[in-house]
Amino acid sequence: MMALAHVTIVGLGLIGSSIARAVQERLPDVTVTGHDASSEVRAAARTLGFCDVVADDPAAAVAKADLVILAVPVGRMADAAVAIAPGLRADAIISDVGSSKRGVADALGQALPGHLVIPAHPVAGTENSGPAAGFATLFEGRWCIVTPPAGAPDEGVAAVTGFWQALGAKVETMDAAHHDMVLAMTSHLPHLIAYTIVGTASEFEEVTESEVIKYSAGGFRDFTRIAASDPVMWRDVFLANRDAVLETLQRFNEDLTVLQQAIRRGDGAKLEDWFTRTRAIRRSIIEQGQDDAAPDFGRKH
Ligand SMILES: NC(=O)C1=CN([C@@H]2O[C@H](COP(=O)(O)OP(=O)(O)OC[C@H]3O[C@@H](n4cnc5c(N)ncnc54)[C@H](O)[C@@H]3O)[C@@H](O)[C@H]2O)C=CC1
Ligand SMILES: O=C(O)C(=O)Cc1ccc(O)cc1
Repeated sequence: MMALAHVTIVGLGLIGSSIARAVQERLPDVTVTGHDASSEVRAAARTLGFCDVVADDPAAAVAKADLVILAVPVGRMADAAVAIAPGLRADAIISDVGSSKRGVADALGQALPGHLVIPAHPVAGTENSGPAAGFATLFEGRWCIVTPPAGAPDEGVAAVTGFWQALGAKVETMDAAHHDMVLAMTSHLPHLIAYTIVGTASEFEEVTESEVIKYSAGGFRDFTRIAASDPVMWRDVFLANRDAVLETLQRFNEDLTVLQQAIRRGDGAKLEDWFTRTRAIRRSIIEQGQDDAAPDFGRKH
């Protein structure tokens, strides 16, 4: 990997602080500077000590950086890029960790003309947010998808790829539009379903709130974990990846109608066939040792 001496992380929440902690543990020779727009988060970062330096000013934070990683909600990427622009070295690589890629890549390209932008998405996280929620092992054995723009220089892609591998991630590259379609299905739609079902349950007149809590040891409990994910982050993901999410939602609704019809008609064979197929999918994921990792995204560039 290209020698990285100095990495700056902008946004010191779950993902930014996890990157900083992982660099401290795995790349001890790399200096980490952090910046966050929130003074409370900057104060927490100083107390927690996962950065070598926490800078109050975004442009000053990036002045020495070989690599800058933007770890802010996808709707804030453009603001964050504009704020660091005056301080960037001409040869710095700018990357991000946003959960959707096409809109972010466009926004960063526009905000940072002439700079090398290589977006990425570590497909690893939790329902928690903030600087105290991060941990150094978050990316170990998990996928990180790098979405280089057309014509991106190999050295830049290799630097971002090598960085994530050094943090323990497995790296795949694909174009941003393909990323957004795959993640709409495997991550964004499941979050939307969880937000829906937990909201629906809480409004269901016959089920009191205490019963929702009492009986949530079943499948519902898994949905409540996902539905506890950060509201601002996920608001931005759905707004940014609107087209791909609506496309997958359309297919999901059609399939839901098929199952609804099977239940109404008493078509047990249809239900059993469907559930047998999904059980086989889960079992093959486990056999491939991928139950804790992203599915095979298939397309390599
Ligand atoms: N939470 C998760 O599980 C995952 C999140 N991501 C992506 O990572 C990014 C960050 O998410 P989290 O770390 O979970 O969020 P978080 O809410 O824990 O942290 C975001 C931080 O960004 C700061 N911030 C907001 N606007 C800013 C600006 N203009 N300049 C500087 N700082 C600013 C906030 O003060 C906050 O501390 C998002 O784009 C999200 O889509 C990617 C993979 C997993
Ligand atoms: O907590 C979970 O189950 C997640 O799905 C975490 C997550 C959230 C957003 C991402 O872009 C990637 C991973």
